[in-house]
Amino acid sequence: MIPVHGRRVLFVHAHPDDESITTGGTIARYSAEGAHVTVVTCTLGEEGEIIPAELDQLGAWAGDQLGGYRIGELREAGAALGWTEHRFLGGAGRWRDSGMVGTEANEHPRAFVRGELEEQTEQLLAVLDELRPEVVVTYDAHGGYGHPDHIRAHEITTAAVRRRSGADGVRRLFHTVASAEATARGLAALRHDDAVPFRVPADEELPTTPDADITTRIDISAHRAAKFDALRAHRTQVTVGPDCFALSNDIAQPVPDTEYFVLVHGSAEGADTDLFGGL
Ligand SMILES: CC(=O)N[C@H]1[C@@H](O[C@@H]2[C@H](O)[C@H](O)[C@@H](O)[C@H](O)[C@H]2O)O[C@H](CO)[C@@H](O)[C@@H]1O
Ligand SMILES: [Zn+2]
Repeated sequence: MIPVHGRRVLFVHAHPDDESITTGGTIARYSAEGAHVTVVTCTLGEEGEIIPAELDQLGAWAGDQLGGYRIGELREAGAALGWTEHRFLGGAGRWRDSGMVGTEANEHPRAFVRGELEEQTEQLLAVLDELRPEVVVTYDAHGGYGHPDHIRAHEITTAAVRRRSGADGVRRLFHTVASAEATARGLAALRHDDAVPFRVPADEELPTTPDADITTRIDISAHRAAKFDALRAHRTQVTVGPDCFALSNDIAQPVPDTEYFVLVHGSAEGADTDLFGGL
């Protein structure tokens, strides 16, 4: 493997668990190849549901300790994926998980979605100026599946990259997406696996991107084990099954050998199978 020392990439995610779910294999791959990999997490995930019954009282409805607990899960996932640096946007606890759209948590005074866009963008710019990534990754404008914190993460990342793009700044911005074809293939295989302990959804239940719109396919086959270890670390949010996982909604999601991205800023030359290709 050609070392990619000196290559710097930054992933911007909303909650502890997103980094592993959507980009865990890519984080593990570039970390193993010697790139400088940073993950920014915007909230502590305080409003999450809790899968293990014995941890239920950590929830926002009871002890409200889930945010602190998920810091530990994130640290364990980082050890599994091998990233170089982690930052919480504005410092740990500055922005609170806003909860699903339309919930009371949206109105919490520290909710991420209630924060000033400019303040949050400047907090991300401070990380960009410190670590100077060539490549940045976040969600699409819908936040992948519409969670308000994911949409806000997209907004601040887009604004920050717009102010720091150029030859010695951020050279590429990608959106992490799910391939419609790979998701359909994965779900078809799960429907034939009696060992899957989750409900296997219809293809259209999972948010995906048409494969014609996907620009970049990162082979993570050598890093699936690390990705599954990271998913297991997020034990309050994720249950791992054979070749799949489920969130607290118990809906099976496949884990393809590839992670998928759409290039939205920067040169496309060489970016088909490598975030840094051609740079
Ligand atoms: C992957 C992700 O973004 N998870 C978020 C999400 O959690 C989901 C939410 O609780 C939903 O109600 C459940 O049905 C689903 O199973 C959960 O994954 O939203 C949480 C609250 O904002 C957030 O903490 C979690 O990280
Ligand atoms: Zn999330």
